[in-house]
Amino acid sequence: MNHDKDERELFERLSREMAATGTDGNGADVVDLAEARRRAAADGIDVDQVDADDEFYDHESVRIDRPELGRPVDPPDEPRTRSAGKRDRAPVVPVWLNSRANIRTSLVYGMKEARYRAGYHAIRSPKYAGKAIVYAPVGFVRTVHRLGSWAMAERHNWDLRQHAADRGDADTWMKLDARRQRQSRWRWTLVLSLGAIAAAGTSFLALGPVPTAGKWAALALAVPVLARLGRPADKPITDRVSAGKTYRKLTAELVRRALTSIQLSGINRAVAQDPGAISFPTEIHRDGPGHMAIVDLPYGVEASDVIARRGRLASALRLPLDQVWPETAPGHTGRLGLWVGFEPASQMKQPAWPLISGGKVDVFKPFPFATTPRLETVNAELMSRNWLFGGQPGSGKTFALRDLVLAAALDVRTEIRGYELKGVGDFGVVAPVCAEYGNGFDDDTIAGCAAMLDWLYEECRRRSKRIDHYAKLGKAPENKVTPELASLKGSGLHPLVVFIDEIQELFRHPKYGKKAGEIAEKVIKLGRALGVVLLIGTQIPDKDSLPTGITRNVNTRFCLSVADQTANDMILGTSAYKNGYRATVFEPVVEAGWGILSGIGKPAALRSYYVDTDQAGRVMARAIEARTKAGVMPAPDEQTRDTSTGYDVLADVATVWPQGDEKAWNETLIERLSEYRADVYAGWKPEQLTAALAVHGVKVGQVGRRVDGKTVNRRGPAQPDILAAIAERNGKRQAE
Ligand SMILES: Nc1ncnc2c1ncn2[C@@H]1O[C@H](COP(=O)(O)OP(=O)(O)OP(=O)(O)O)[C@@H](O)[C@H]1O
Repeated sequence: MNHDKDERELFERLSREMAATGTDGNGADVVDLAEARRRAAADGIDVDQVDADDEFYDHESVRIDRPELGRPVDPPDEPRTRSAGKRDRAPVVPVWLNSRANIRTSLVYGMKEARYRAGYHAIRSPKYAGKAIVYAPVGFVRTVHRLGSWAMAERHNWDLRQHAADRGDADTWMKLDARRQRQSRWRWTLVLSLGAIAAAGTSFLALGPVPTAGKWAALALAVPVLARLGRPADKPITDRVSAGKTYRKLTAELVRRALTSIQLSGINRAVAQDPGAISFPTEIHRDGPGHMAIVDLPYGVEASDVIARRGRLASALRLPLDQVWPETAPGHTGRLGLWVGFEPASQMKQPAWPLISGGKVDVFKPFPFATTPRLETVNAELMSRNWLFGGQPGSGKTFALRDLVLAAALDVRTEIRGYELKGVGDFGVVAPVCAEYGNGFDDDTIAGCAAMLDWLYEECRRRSKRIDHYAKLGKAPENKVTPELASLKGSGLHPLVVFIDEIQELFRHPKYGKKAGEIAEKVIKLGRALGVVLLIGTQIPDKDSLPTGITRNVNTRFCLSVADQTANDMILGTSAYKNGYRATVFEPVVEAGWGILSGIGKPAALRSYYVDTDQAGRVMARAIEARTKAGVMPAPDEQTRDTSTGYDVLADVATVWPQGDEKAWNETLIERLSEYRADVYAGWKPEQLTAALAVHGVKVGQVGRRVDGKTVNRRGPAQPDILAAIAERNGKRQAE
């Protein structure tokens, strides 16, 4: 303090001296600038315009020219638009409560946790009991002592009285003591009364007519409480459960630290300049069995940059890879959704496929196919889609592909054909409902598969004619198969699902490979609108095994575990790996079924439902029952390509034609057709027959008949036209 005072005095003395002499301590002149400017102004000199030699030139001040900022360009504040506000707001119902699945997963997790804790403590309960017995008497003595001290009201008062005594202040001492006595009186009354009640209660429990269970219950209640009061502060009676658990509650600090540790220079530079460059538009919240942090990354950093560094992110969070799931969040490209599960996904039990035990499928509508890391169901679609499943051996692609075929089998309208070119019989369970099925990698099976593709291409051409016809009738808006057309018997536009697993065996075949690749590409392009769905699975995604024309045109891809970036991008499309969609992170076998699905919503990591062969058998039993009832089960000896339509309308009409008539009403023909093949023609409407014949170029016209003496006109075909159409078709077939 003295030092400061000396300095101040020294400073004041120096200032006084400098003012008196007009120099600084070094002998240089001290110029009072304000005074000099005043003098210059009085002499009519502009100090900003003088030369460097002039006495008024200021050699030390530097003029800094500030750039013109121009007019403000920010738009005025406007009330937020509805959608923007909605996006930024936290949901009214917490996410973990907003759907049945979320509530269930949260409850399941809560129960699992409770069960674990209960087991953990139950095993240690003898140790806890021993500790409690030791500490309970200490707790009792401590409690008595604490109550006694409180009742005496000496705490603080004693110090104050001592202080008064030290100062010889008898008056204050007396007042303090009187106050203590007042307090002490009512406190003793209370403590002694409570003590008496406790003593009476204890004697009653010990000696009175109390059942033994009651005595034990009272003891079980009192002992832990007393033990808790008697244990040393650093020696808890129960062991800590959380030690060693991998889950760490996601906090903003943890997320920030993780994001700045993944070596993204954009993030690190921005955070170095402004620690608030990483922000959170909504609170970190529970979302299913884990926590979700929505993060706004620094300006210019894209969420996909972070997603591509998922491994580093998991390392920074000190968690297993399959517990950390970054994804893009809606809003803008710099918004990241970081979901961290309570447990690694590989340890979470996936619920059973909902279609195992019941439920119908309409292939025009979505049905359950996979689950997210949060165990939410993801639906798949079949119509207007083609699917490519790719992955290394053991990645689970056959099982994933089979899920779709099982679902298709549950819709009785769907015709199923397929080849499994691995030859192990994974699809054997669906064979009974297949109009065509082959299994093996021998030349004959591959030839059969190639022929099926040829047939499929022809079928597409036939279907496009049918669609054209129905479009003219106004029944096929957008020239696409509609659910109504698919259900219309005889339309020939029922859904057709064709699967080929291990298709590389076909594409690499020296004889059939090249042509099959070209045909498959055409089918993929044509089939979408025509109700033809091609599902292919391959384990070697390279140029020869999977022609690029196919990968380019397939609109739904499920990439399971792959070995490298090339395979990843072959299946998911160029740049998928760069954009963070990396199926290389999944381990084959251990993480079988996990993959990245692209084409339905935004690409995301999913696990296809696991349906083992027994469960698949249960699904098929339902499918077979429904198909038998609907009369659409293919007879085992009819499982060839020629049974595809199930009937030949031209031949059938020719067979049932009323003898001697040149023309016949549609109604008459349908009546006879229904008798001839009830499974196909029962319930047909006249316009259905018109449409079915039109596909073959047979026109129907007015046919007059005398009924009860009156002429009745109805529509119907002429026999020569039918016979001509049959002859033309036979001629074409022979030419082929
Ligand atoms: N969704 C899934 N969940 C759990 N396990 C699965 C799942 N899908 C498949 N698996 C398991 O992984 C194993 C391999 O599956 P799958 O036969 O489908 O693999 P793949 O990729 O077709 O292999 P390969 O090319 O050798 O046939 C199966 O035996 C099955 O037990």
